Amino acid sequence: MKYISTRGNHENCTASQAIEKGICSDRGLFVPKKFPHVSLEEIEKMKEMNYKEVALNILKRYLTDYSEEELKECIGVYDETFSHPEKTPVVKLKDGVYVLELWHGPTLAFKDMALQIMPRLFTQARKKNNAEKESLILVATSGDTGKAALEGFKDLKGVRVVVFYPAHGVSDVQRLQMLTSEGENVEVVGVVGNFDDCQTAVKNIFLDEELNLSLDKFKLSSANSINLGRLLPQIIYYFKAYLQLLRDNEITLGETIDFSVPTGNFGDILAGYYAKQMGLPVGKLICASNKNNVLYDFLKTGIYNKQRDFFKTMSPSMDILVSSNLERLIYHILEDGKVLNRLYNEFEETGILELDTASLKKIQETIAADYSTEDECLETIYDTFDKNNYMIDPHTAVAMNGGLKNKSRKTVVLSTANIYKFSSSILKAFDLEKNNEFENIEALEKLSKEDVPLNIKKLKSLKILHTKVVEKDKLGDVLRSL
Ligand SMILES: N[C@@H](CCOP(=O)(O)O)C(=O)O
Repeated sequence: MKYISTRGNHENCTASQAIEKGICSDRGLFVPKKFPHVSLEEIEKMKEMNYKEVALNILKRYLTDYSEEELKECIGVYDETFSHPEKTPVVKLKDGVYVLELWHGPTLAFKDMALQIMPRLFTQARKKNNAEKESLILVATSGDTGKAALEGFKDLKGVRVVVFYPAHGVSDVQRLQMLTSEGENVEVVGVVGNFDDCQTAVKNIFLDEELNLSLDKFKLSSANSINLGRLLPQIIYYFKAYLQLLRDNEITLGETIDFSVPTGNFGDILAGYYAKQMGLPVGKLICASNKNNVLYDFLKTGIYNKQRDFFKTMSPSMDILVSSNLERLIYHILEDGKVLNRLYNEFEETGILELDTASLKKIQETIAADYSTEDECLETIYDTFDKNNYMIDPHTAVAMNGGLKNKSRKTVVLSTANIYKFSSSILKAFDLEKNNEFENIEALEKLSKEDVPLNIKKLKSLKILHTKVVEKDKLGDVLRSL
């Protein structure tokens, strides 16, 4: 399997080269030249497989320059650091809705599903490509990716990680998780700005020749979902969810189901699109946004306009106006790097991207759009608990609301974060908010009867290790000082 750039001006790469590089030198993103196919007969045979077996089955189709032994060694992480035996259990709620819990990893967000295995894939990639320089992994986060990357890459030889987060744009627990991160090779830096400022600055660093010269002892890479090593492992849980429903006789082989995905940087939903392209019987993918509804507007009109107000919401991980992986989706629809290059050059100049009607229609055949206001988000948290005695976090609530509003068949709602990352927002839905986050956590435990994970309890006594905060045009200086 070879990987090419969405912008059409980059040599073919192997999977390991693409993972080590993170982003293409022509500013594009790596995409597979074609999608591997999984037949219904194969899906039937996979029914009884555990998570690791499904992971191997899917990943070996993409990571063709990794041996089966190497892949197994990487996949082993799912037994080592995930707290649930199923890894991604599916919980049945009322009215034909299922919740896919993706937060049983060490940092309690779906990002662990990829960021636990990716460091192993990355280390193998460095070996395969005889990497001499240390890798410097830059991460922009709106809350969850940061901690997951810090945890995954902690003390990994040959790798340094710098995480940039919006200093005033993440939840209290997300901030504490990052600022207390240990590891000789990690650094966390607050940015006076929003997630888009962090992400744009990071992308610009890759292209800054002067800065790259002064960082000559490093090879830059990324742990955001622009890196293939993030995207591909996320395909696994779409298959696993389908297989679990099949195994539990909730669906029959070949029956199409929908997935509702809380969406920010478009990586998670794109993994669902890849699963569908591979042959998984997916009907619609519901792209569920919060009040930052730039994707909703795009999916309805074909016009992506980032020139708009940026809202801080109770689902901060989705507070994003430039959704990086949309570029990959548009590439797969257009199948023409030159046209995509033109569209994205215009977008970078004007902040507006306009897609032709035929291409938009093609996207709409697979992807439906929805968004939730803050009030709808609170109502959904309340109603879901009231009806099912099941508590969800605000990101999952956005997907739940989108899933319910657009429901035409059995629907799996992706649950992307543990409730205790967002206790205060959840308690707002019940009018039970307390004075500080640790009191909120206690109150939420009483209400939900869900145990507080140890990694959350521990936060109270951990030392703050990272205090740096910089202006959004000063990220380069942080790196020069490394
Ligand atoms: N929602 C993310 C933002 C970055 O997205 P990614 O999937 O590209 O890493 C976060 O929580 O940081």
